[in-house]
Amino acid sequence: MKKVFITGEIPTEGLNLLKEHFEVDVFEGEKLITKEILLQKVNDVDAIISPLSTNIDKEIIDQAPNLKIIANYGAGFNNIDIKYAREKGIDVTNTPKASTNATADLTIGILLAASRRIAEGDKLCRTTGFNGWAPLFFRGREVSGKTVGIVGLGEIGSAVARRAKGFDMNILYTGPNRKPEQEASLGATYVSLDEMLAQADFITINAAYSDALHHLFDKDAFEKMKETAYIINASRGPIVDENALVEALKANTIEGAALDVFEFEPKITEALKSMDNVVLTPHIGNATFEARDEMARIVAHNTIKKLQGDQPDFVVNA
Ligand SMILES: NC(=O)c1ccc[n+]([C@@H]2O[C@H](COP(=O)([O-])OP(=O)(O)OC[C@H]3O[C@@H](n4cnc5c(N)ncnc54)[C@H](O)[C@@H]3O)[C@@H](O)[C@H]2O)c1
Repeated sequence: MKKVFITGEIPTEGLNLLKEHFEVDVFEGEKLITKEILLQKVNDVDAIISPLSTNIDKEIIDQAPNLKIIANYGAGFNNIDIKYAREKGIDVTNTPKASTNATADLTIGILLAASRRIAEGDKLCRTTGFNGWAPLFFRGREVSGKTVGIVGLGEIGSAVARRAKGFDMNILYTGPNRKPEQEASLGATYVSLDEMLAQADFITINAAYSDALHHLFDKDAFEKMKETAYIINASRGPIVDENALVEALKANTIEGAALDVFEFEPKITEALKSMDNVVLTPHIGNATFEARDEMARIVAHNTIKKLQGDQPDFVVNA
């Protein structure tokens, strides 16, 4: 019987499907799997199912001579050495689209939580206390009529744009290619990053990570943003230089930030935790029952297809 190793628990929707066909071993530790354990677990497996928090590098791939598929439980797959997997004839798949609505909702949610000071207000109610309504009390920024800049108008970026349109926002986007269809359907305008930095009231990062994006938002970028602007990141942490962000927030170079992902994840830069103009969520962009169940079904179907000799869907290293 073929063997599947899952590097952390996944919803039963996918797990039960896999168990019908294969011998399935699931890592059920309280913390994330370590490289040491992973190396011990993969030497005779035909498939690995792993989320973005598991790094699958050359060493892991070399340790698994029977490996035929790495089914990544997530849309982003920068945790896997996909080129080396291809050299070894291993398909790497992802779970696109399943995360789109959930992550776009969260992006808009944390944008509003920061601009309308929702998280800060919640904290105040539970701690120092609410002393009564007053004209100057707790003013934030409205989004209607403002300009949102989207870095990476892919599946999630486009869903963010659709939501932003519902809030009557003007939509700018930047990325490696112009997207004429989205421009027409969303009324989005393509701009350079510098133009976006100068014009946007809210910048949301929704791009797929590559090394080219490392520290795209650094001291220089923050200095080019409006003093009243907000930065939102629900993509991958290292796109934002967190030390530069802390300095920019302290110096009022920008007004606020909302982060669902972190440069040194799962570690969060300490200074960010004490800032009231920062909203922090623990990488929960697609943490809905709907999205996580769909992602489990996709990884299960792809693993079944591959191990039964069929072509899996969503191969990212074809
Ligand atoms: N916070 C979360 O929980 C969560 C959940 C799902 C996905 N994500 C992240 O969101 C990313 C996007 O997901 P998606 O489904 O929209 O993927 P997608 O492939 O549909 O879109 C990615 C977009 O990034 C753009 N891009 C690539 N390089 C760029 C660059 N240098 N500058 C600007 N844009 C660039 C591409 O043009 C593309 O439009 C994923 O790769 C993942 O890292 C996060």
